Amino acid sequence: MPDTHYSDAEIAAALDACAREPVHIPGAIQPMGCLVSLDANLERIRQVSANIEDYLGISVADTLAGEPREVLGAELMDLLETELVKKDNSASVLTATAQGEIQDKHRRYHVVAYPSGDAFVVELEYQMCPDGHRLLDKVNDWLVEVGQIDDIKTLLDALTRRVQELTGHERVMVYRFDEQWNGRVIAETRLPVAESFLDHHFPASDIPAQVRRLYDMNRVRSIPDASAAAVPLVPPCGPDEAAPLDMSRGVLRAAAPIHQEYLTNMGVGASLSVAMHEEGKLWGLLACHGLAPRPLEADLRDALCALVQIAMPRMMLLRERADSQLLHGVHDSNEILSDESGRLLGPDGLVERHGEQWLELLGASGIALVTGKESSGMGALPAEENLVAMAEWLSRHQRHDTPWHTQALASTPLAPWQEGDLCGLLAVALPTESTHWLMLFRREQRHSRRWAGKPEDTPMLRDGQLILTPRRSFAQWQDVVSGHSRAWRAIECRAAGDLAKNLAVLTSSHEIAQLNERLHHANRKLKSLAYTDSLTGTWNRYRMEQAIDAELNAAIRHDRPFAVLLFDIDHFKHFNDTHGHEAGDEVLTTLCQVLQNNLRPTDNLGRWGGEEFLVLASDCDLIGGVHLAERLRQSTEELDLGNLGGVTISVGVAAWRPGESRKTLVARADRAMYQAKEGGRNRVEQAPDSATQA
Ligand SMILES: Nc1nc2c(ncn2[C@@H]2O[C@H](COP(=O)(O)OP(=O)(O)OP(=O)(O)O)[C@@H](O)[C@H]2O)c(=O)[nH]1
Repeated sequence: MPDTHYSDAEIAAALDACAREPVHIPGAIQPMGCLVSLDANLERIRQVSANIEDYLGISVADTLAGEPREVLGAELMDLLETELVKKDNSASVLTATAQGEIQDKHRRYHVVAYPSGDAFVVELEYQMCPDGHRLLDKVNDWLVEVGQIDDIKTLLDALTRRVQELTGHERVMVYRFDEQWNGRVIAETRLPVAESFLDHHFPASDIPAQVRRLYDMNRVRSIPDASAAAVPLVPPCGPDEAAPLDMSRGVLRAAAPIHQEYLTNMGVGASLSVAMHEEGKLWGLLACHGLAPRPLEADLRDALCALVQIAMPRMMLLRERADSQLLHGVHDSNEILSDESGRLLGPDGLVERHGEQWLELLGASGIALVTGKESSGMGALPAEENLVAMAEWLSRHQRHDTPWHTQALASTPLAPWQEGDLCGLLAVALPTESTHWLMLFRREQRHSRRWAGKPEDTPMLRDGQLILTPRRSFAQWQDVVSGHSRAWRAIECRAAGDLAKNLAVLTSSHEIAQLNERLHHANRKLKSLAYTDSLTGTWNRYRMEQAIDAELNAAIRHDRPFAVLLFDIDHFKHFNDTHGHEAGDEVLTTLCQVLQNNLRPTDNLGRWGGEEFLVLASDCDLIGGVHLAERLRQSTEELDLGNLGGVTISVGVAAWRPGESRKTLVARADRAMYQAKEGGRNRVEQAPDSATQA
């Protein structure tokens, strides 16, 4: 092997050449049977395989010159006529048995016949003492077993075990394709002599596109002897140099030399693969390896196809079951969430309470709910500013009605904000708000991949051209796949979409509740601003007037007394002048606190204006009012203001008289207070008790 490093372009060209290898028209068959091709009317033999004499006892030349009915027998020709020619179905493949006609009348052949272009192809293999009953029993047993299996892994393990028992191949595997058509062995039964390939990965180039297409047409591919020389067709291109014979649908098609090399290098002497389709798409292969060549009777090959056919619908059913369990999980979680709607949890609270469950359901490493410039999250996540930047990009560039997902963030426009090994992202916009996103992250799939062979060993030169050849070394080789997380399945995208819808409702309710709360708070503040004196915190004059009016109405209704006390700090101008206005403010505040404590809860203190205050005393007559005023006066006098000394107040008291208005009542109190000032200050005066005196 040349120790050369090839450029990407060279390798791409080689891969392309490999992918274009015309595997369906090899112009040769495997020696396990013989082939006869006939013209469109089944009247003439056009081509035969060079080994025809070994099987039919008639030379190539005689076969080509012979009558089809003589060579293949009338019974088979009638069958071909009715089943292939008359039905005119170019996609049909006929499987039948035929009695030997020429060499050995007792010989039975397994026949596969199919139209190919303007020819009909008949492939004959010896039928090797088939034990039909035994095979039917095995298939029936499998049918019963499959019905009892409840998980996919057990099903696939059981399939490989059954097949191994049936065919005796040393290694039987289920080989699963990923989105890029790389393969991985996910189930295996083997004999101890065979090395395990379980969990080995095979690059997509091992089974190129045209080979995969063949599996869509023909589910089974058998190479019972990987080292056997191919048997050419004679003449190579038919009598009139027509296009080479397309053998896609047959079983004898010779293996491409490149494939033979591949098998030999893998230590495989016999290979048998059966395609596994899911909803019409190639899902994987059941692959059997024999370490030595292993003849395989055709009936056994068909039985194997039956086992796979039985397993696949069960697998799909189990998959659907698992999917619906996931949806149920999300549905249950949504039910719990709707119970939360009464609690009005915000994004933080929701993620904190339920994040762990969502991570588990959706197989994610981290979950974030990005709401504009903020995010709430749990698990492994990029920094908040990166989450926000990703959400902004998504909001601007992505549709909001379908989930956006990637396995490899580094290869997307979101790469600048990717962090660490978080390379898988599934993002769903919340339907209520285009800047709100539910984001689920997955870590890199860091389990080391075991490739069956070193990729660098693959390319080599042939005739000066770079070609892809099979692995030379199949020693286990570790390759850490970088930058990819596990893929997001469609069902997971759907489940995340369901979750996002529910979260949208909850976060909106929360936002509305928050707005209401703020509005309520603002209203309260406005109200208190409208009613309170900003310096002392007592009610302002407007609020006091309202309170007096209310009290006045109650007094009329219930015929009960009330009084107002109007007081004013003595010589406050002098105090301000001496100690400064700020000290004056402090005194006003302190005094209000002290006096407030001297009042009953039903009494109210408010600032009437300047350094004038008013106390509204409920259910209180003149005598009670005077007592209260005296108490307030005394408390003021006793108030120790430290360096500032002390202050006194003069109080005027007036008790409401039936029929009296608020204005008159306060005016009387004001006059009483004036009298207190006149009378020497630091004293209480009561208003004269009659309107005339007022
Ligand atoms: N620091 C402070 N002073 C105030 C406030 N409101 C009114 N004053 C002052 O209170 C003083 C009231 O002065 P005057 O009406 O002359 O009465 P006085 O000096 O208290 O004298 P008498 O009431 O006659 O005892 C003025 O100097 C006002 O500036 C206030 O909110 N803070």
